[in-house]
Amino acid sequence: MTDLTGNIVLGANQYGKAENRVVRIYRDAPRHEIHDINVSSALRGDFSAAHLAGDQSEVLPTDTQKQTAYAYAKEKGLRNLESYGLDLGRHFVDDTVPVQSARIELEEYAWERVTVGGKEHDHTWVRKGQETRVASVTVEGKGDAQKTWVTSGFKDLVILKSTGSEFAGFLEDSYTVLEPTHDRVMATSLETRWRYTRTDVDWDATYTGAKQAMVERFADVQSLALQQTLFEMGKAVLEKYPFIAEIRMSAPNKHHFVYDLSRFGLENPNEVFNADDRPYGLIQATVERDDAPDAGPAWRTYSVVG
Ligand SMILES: O=c1[nH]c(=O)c2[nH]c(=O)[nH]c2[nH]1
Repeated sequence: MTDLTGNIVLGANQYGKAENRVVRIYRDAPRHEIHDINVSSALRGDFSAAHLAGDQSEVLPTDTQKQTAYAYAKEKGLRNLESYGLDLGRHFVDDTVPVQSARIELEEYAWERVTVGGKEHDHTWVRKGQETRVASVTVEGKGDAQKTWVTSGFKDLVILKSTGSEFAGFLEDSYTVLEPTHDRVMATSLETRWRYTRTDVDWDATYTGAKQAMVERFADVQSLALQQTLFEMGKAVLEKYPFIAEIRMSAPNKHHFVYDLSRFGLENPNEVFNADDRPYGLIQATVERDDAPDAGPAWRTYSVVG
């Protein structure tokens, strides 16, 4: 086999901004609508000068592609993936001279309205796709001395409300930049476990009822912080089930930042958000009865390394 001696040339190429997490809320009526999407753009054309000579004169920055994705969610609207994708794709090709082709890939995360008292809620949803139910059982001792502990709960219950959440009046120091707000999106992926004091329990009905109590409280509390909402959710479960001694909850604050569209002359009154995945606030709390029996090994996990 002889060595190849041909010229080295640029082959197929494209560039764009991947995975913009755009959340569009329609809130002009009391019943809000949500579209929560992941959108990527890739532009194709003759970008050889950029690759061969570092010449950016034909390059529409990926940052501009991202800004357009957020601005279009407001300017053109985001009612479904297809029409929004067409608006974006046509814009890049029609309005950007070097762009010969644009590829827009989109996915939408489905949200289902929470029901409270049998009625669909106006501004609270759970992400479609079931949470994972979890349980633990610990049995110790033999015969009459035998003792049993049961915990149940779930993880990955993603829940969001598009209003009815505030965060203000917090402690400030010289590093505080956060602005207080009286109207924000609040979202979390809840993990929880509660501890039973008995084993003659209707496990399925209690699971469903505890989850529903938490979801209803999340929807209906005018939240001053996720900490307050968590306490209220835990309290709702303990109020409903006297045979539950305590409930533990871990709730990442899935931040939805209002996107700054003022740079494009657009108003954004809590309608277009960037759903940021990290970092996130992690709020964790136990709600318990002051007469709860000792937890014994109920929380001692299977893993010895934590
Ligand atoms: O509900 C919240 N609790 C916090 O402790 C906190 N901290 C923060 O920056 N945002 C929020 N939100």
